[in-house]
Amino acid sequence: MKGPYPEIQGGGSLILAWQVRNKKVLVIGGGDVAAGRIVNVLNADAKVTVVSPRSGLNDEVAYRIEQNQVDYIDRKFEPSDLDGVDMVLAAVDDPEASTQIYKLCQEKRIPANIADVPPECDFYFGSVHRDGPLQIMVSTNGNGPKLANIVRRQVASSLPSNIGAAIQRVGVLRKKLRKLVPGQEEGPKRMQWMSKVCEQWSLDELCEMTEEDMEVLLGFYEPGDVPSLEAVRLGEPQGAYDGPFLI
Ligand SMILES: C[C@@]1(CC(=O)O)c2cc3[nH]c(cc4nc(cc5[nH]c(cc(n2)[C@H]1CCC(=O)O)[C@@](C)(CC(=O)O)[C@@H]5CCC(=O)O)C(CC(=O)O)=C4CCC(=O)O)c(CCC(=O)O)c3CC(=O)O
Ligand SMILES: NC(=O)C1=CN([C@@H]2O[C@H](COP(=O)(O)OP(=O)(O)OC[C@H]3O[C@@H](n4cnc5c(N)ncnc54)[C@H](O)[C@@H]3O)[C@@H](O)[C@H]2O)C=CC1
Repeated sequence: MKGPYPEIQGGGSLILAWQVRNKKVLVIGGGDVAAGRIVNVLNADAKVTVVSPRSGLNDEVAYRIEQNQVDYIDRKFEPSDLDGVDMVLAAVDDPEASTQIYKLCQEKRIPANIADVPPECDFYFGSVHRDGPLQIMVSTNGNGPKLANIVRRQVASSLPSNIGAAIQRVGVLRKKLRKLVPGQEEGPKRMQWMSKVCEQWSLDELCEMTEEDMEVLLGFYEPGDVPSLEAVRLGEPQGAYDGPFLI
């Protein structure tokens, strides 16, 4: 019998937004693939160490090292490199080294991605579109990496050009709202009001929202109203903390 619940479709990946800020990520190898991995983890504010003989570094990885964007160990991988490491990204052209690295990571329970060896990956990378705070990842679960790239570019080209900026403004508003009404018991009302703002305002309006507009808009939280941006600007600005006012 078909239930009213989502049908389970096994065989997928768990797609998450992994928070690696200030976590220690070890990148093994310094070639083209390593260069891409380094960009991915630096964009997520990780603390990155690269281990690879200097002779194998490509220009981009050499540049990251020179700019002190990453720490660097100039030699081949050694097991002690894993001490205190939270994540391993291996991109070496040596299958034996890859397998040794993966086994050690499993023993130490360090999540690892071994480029070129899908069965030796705790997680796969995907093709990512980035626009400010917005990230969209496409995965084909190992079936067609190039097709992931093609789908990602198609998705990105269909997005409004101001979506990233609008999300950034909403982020600021949400922080202010949490400060204004921090309580756990306010949760449902807070979420409902925030959803209404996102639904009722256009992306252009969200982008245009100034800090002053936000303070006025937050003044409508108590009665639960969501006025238009135009109404917000017509209303007399007043401290959001003074409670509701009517226009
Ligand atoms: C399993 C996975 C593990 C992982 O690397 O995490 C993996 C594995 C392998 N990739 C291989 C080849 C290629 N990889 C790319 C490109 C990307 N590969 C990426 C991810 C992944 N690749 C994971 C699955 C992701 C998914 O399925 O969705 C992307 C999305 C992200 C990234 O790497 O950052 C990035 C695009 C980034 C972007 O567009 O932004 C291209 C195209 C190109 O280089 O232009 C080719 C050549 C064309 C082709 O094969 O499609 C081979 C060798 C096959 C062989 O020898 O024949 C293997 C090993 C194997 O399959 O056995
Ligand atoms: N997305 C994916 O999964 C893809 C995977 N690959 C595979 O990823 C691997 C790396 O690819 P590239 O970066 O293009 O290779 P590359 O040849 O440019 O770089 C290999 C790097 O590994 C370093 N290295 C080799 N042995 C090492 C060791 N024991 N310890 C530390 N560093 C070591 C070398 O110094 C060099 O910097 C290859 O096996 C390649 O086939 C290639 C394309 C896509």
